[in-house]
Amino acid sequence: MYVMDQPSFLNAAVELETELEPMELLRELKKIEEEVGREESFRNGPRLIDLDILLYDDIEIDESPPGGLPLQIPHPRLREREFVLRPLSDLNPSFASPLLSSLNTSEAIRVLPLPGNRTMPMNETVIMGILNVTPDSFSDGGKYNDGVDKAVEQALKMVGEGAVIIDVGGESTRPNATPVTLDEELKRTVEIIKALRSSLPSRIAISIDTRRAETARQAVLAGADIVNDVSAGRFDADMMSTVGSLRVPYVMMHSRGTPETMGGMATYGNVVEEVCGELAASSRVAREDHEIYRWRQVLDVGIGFAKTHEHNIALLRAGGEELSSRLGDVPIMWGASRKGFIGKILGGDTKPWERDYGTVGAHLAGVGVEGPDGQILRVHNVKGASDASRVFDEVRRFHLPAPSPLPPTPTKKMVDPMARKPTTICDPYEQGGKPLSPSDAASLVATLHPDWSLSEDSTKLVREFQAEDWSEGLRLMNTLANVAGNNDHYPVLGIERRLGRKKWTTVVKCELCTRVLGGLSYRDFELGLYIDTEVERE
Ligand SMILES: C[C@H](O)[C@H](O)[C@H]1CNC2=NC(N)=NC(=O)C2=N1
Repeated sequence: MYVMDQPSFLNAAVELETELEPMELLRELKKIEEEVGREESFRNGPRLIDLDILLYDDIEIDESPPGGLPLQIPHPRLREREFVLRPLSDLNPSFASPLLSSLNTSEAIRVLPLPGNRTMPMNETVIMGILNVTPDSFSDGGKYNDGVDKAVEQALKMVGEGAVIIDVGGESTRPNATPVTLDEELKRTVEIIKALRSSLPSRIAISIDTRRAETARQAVLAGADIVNDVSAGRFDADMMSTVGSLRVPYVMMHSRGTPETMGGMATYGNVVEEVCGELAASSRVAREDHEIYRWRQVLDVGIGFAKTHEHNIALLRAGGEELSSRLGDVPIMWGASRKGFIGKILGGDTKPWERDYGTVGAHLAGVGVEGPDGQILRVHNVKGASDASRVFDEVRRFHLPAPSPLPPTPTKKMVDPMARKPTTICDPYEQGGKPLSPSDAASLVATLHPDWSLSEDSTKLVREFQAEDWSEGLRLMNTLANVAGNNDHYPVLGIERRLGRKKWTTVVKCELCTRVLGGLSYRDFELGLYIDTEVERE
């Protein structure tokens, strides 16, 4: 509801670049309103000034922090307000078409915002390559600890194989690993991160796998973009506030106790429900108390952490689809790489590095054919994960058109377009059993909608119609079929999906011909005209 009885006002839209996060931007806007002299009034009432955030990159936000300002981006009433759409499309016409048509639809792609105004596309499975810089890493025996150069070389190899995140870890969290001091962890990671940042392309994100706030802080200052914390903030009380103020994405992994005690804590009634409940609670604390907003969170169920063999399997079986619906659509990470439960399934005494094919199986089962895009796989073997997920994604993207019930056949007779009725009344035999000559056909086609054309040999009259989607195409085809039926003259109708430059379109094709003549008659042009009239009317 809008107040009509108020003085005229001006509307404008501006596009700006800012370092401010959406919530900060909103606070600044409210401050400006106050400075200009806006006073509290009723909802949508007359006001001196009103500053709203309409869009912010491709980001979608729906936050209402307790006691804070609620913020929804894109602006929820954008599409119903012509006075907003107009200035917005003056600014950039493409705002009003592709962007608006894609709000909340599959065309908008999710991104993970990274420092320095960079974003990571999350529209396909994302591969995070593990770069352990621990001498006791269980799977690579600390091979990459003997020098920054070797670490960079290994990271570059992983990038070449398809990794877009490199996860640097200086502390092993496997049970019974030798504890690492803060100094030692910093010494192992910070120099390497600096070297990685200067050697890797900016589209590649570096993450620091740590439970310590100080390591996270120094790593981010050295060039890390993401903090990956297997304790989800339980190990270091300062971790969440540190990550919140660093404004980097935060991977929160589910676990219980510590790596030493977690084995005895793997007791659940319903593991999926409880793990998601505990993760959702951490996610809420991060969001509400530490300004780690939803768009900077990634959640991980913690395969192998306070979980039995059956628990790991149950979580993978729940898959991305169920987990993300329980976790409020926050991106999901899977970390099953080379873990013990895979060895157990494969039997024998498989060494960790012999579990890579098994890892691929576990991860793809977790991602799930119907799971959301942008799930992250944390892996040792990048090539395997990357190739497999590219193929898997292609299969996931392939959506058969949803079966849609055919619309009921209209009972009404079609409207008679008297005003445009052709003067010749049609009976194919009036033409002496001969089709229309190419030149007659050419002059008649000019009387129809410009989308009609003649086949090369002038024996057919063809028009293609673009439909929004398959079900609209079916409706259109049904309309054409009804017009034809009512006129007792029958075209060849077809419907197909075509891949355009960016997306699939639906095309309905109508081909007219008088078969008894082996070519065109007036009857074809008459039906063409009826079709034009009916389509236009609809
Ligand atoms: C045993 C070793 O600590 C594991 O590889 C850890 C390390 N860091 C991790 N990080 C995340 N996000 N998920 C994991 O499953 C994970 N596993």
